Amino acid sequence: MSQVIEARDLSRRFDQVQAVDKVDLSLSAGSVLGLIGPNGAGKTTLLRALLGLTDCDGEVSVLGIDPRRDHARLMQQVCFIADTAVLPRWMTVRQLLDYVSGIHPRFQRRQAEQFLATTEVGAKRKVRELSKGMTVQLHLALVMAVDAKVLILDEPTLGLDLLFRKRFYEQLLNDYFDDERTIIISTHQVEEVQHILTEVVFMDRGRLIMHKPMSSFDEEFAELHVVGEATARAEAIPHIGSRTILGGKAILYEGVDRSLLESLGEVRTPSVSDLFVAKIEGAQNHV
Ligand SMILES: Nc1ncnc2c1ncn2[C@@H]1O[C@H](COP(=O)(O)OP(=O)(O)OP(=O)(O)O)[C@@H](O)[C@H]1O
Repeated sequence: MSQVIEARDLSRRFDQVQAVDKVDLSLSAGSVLGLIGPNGAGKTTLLRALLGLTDCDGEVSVLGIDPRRDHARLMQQVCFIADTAVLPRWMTVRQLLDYVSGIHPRFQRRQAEQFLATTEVGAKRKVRELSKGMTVQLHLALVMAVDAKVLILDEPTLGLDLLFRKRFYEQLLNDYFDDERTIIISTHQVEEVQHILTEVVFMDRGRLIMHKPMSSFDEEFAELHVVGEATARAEAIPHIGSRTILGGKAILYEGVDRSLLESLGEVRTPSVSDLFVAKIEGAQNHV
């Protein structure tokens, strides 16, 4: 397996729930993948399976390592932030930096300090005194300072204000990302991450329903804004979704030549979130 992440037929069942259902996923170095799906789609379970944090069936390899067999070795080379991050509340921030420096060979303390300097999280503060958002900032500072080939972020900006979220993604792209690293971000805040993604996966009820490079969007998808009598003609062309917009309709197409649509109204490339809604509704209507 030459890809950084390779999963085949990956499945995980909890009693009555098929949380991950025969997932195939392949990701090369230099990718930033957005993992998008409704609540309970199986995103966290898939990420945990890739890291060997939950058992699974099927084949899986991350950096050439089977996470089920060699979890400890894998964890030295990947970095993971969970949506339920827990930090030792009795420590001060400085003690926490000392602690992580002591246990993690790839931790670059100066980088964490530089990141924290852009926040209100002071070195002398106790973790338990920090607000919810500041605790997440601290956790992100620790994670981003680890020199890892694979970074897995499960809802990394939950509870953070808009300004910080924007800064975090900018920093992730400018200071952290390079073409030797691979990043997976699971999030519900699609609009905020779409500009840094190289690929996107939509997941629903345990299955991957779409995996595409962002660069293919212009060619494969089109959104037509149409008003008046052209609407009926636009709706007669097979489409994957539509919604009402001011004065007319926005209709989403897959694999339809744009020149066919241009005489009917304004054509643009759909946003990831609009495409997500169309694809998920389409998948759910086909049950
Ligand atoms: N430890 C567990 N025991 C039993 N069921 C579980 C367990 N972990 C997850 N599940 C179930 O597996 C399914 C997928 O959960 P998962 O947390 O992976 O979804 P998610 O896409 O991350 O959701 P969200 O966006 O809400 O965080 C859900 O139905 C959930 O209830």
